[in-house]
Amino acid sequence: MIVLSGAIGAGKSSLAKLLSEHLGTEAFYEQVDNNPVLPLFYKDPKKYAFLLQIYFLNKRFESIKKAMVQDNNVLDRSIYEDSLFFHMNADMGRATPQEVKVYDELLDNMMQELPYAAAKKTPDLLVHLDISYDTMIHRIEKRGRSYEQPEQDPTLPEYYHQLLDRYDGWYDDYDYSPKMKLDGDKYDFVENPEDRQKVLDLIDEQLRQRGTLD
Ligand SMILES: Nc1ncnc2c1ncn2[C@@H]1O[C@H](COP(=O)(O)OP(=O)(O)OP(=O)(O)O)[C@@H](O)[C@H]1O
Ligand SMILES: Nc1nc(=O)c2ncn([C@H]3C[C@H](O)[C@@H](CO)O3)c2[nH]1
Repeated sequence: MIVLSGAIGAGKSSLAKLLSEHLGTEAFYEQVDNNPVLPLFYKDPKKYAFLLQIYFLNKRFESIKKAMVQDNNVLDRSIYEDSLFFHMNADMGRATPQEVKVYDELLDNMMQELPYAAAKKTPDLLVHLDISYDTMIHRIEKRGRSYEQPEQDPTLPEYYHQLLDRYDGWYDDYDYSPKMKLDGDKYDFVENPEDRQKVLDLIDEQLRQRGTLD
C-alpha cells in the first residue's frame, strides 16, 4: 500500500487518482464531501472536534483494511495524520484531556489489530506532498469548499499556518515506513503532463527500489 500525506489542498486526492490509474490499482479516498460532521466541525470546532476525529478514524481504518489486500493500492492520507490534526485541535482547546486520552487509547488499540485485520501493519511507501502556505490557500480557493474559505472564518489562516508547521516536524519524525517528499509547489501534476510524468517516474523509482514494482 502507498500512502499519500500532506496538508489541506496538497493534492493527495488528485495524485491518488493519477497514481492508482498509472499502477492499475485502486485508490481509497478520504471521506470529505459525504462527511456529515466536517461542516459542523468548521462551524463549531470545540463542539465537534472529537466526533469528527472518531468519524475519520473509523473510516480510515475501514479504508486501510481494504487497501492492504493488494500491493500498490493508494490511500489518500495516513492514519497518523488524523492524530496530528486531533492533537493540534486539542492544543487549541478544542478537545478535553479526557477526549485525547480516549482517542489515543482507541487508536493504539486499533493499530494493534491491523496485522490481523489487514495483510500488514504499515505502508510500503509514504509519499509526502509538501506545499507552502500560499499554494495551500490558492488550492483551497480553487477547489471552493465553502467551510474551508478564509473569508468564512478569520481564524482559518492561523489554523492553516499551524497545520503546515506541524506537518514539517511530523514528516521529519515519520519512521513507520520508507518515505519520500515531493515539492507540491513545483510540480503541477494536475494541469501539466510533463510534471505529471516526472512525479510518476519519481514514485516508480522508489517502488522499484522497494521491490513492489517490476
Ligand atoms: N500539483 C498541483 N498543481 C496544481 N493544482 C493542484 C495540484 N494538486 C492539486 N491541485 C488542485 O488543488 C485542489 C486541491 O487538490 P486535492 O483535492 O487533490 O487536494 P487534497 O490534498 O486531497 O486536499 P484535502 O486534504 O483537503 O482533501 C484541486 O482543485 C486540485 O485540482
Ligand atoms: N479536524 C480534522 N481532523 C482530521 O483528522 C482531519 N482529516 C481531514 N480533515 C479536514 C481537512 C480538510 O478540510 C478536509 C479534507 O482533508 O477534512 C480533518 N480535520
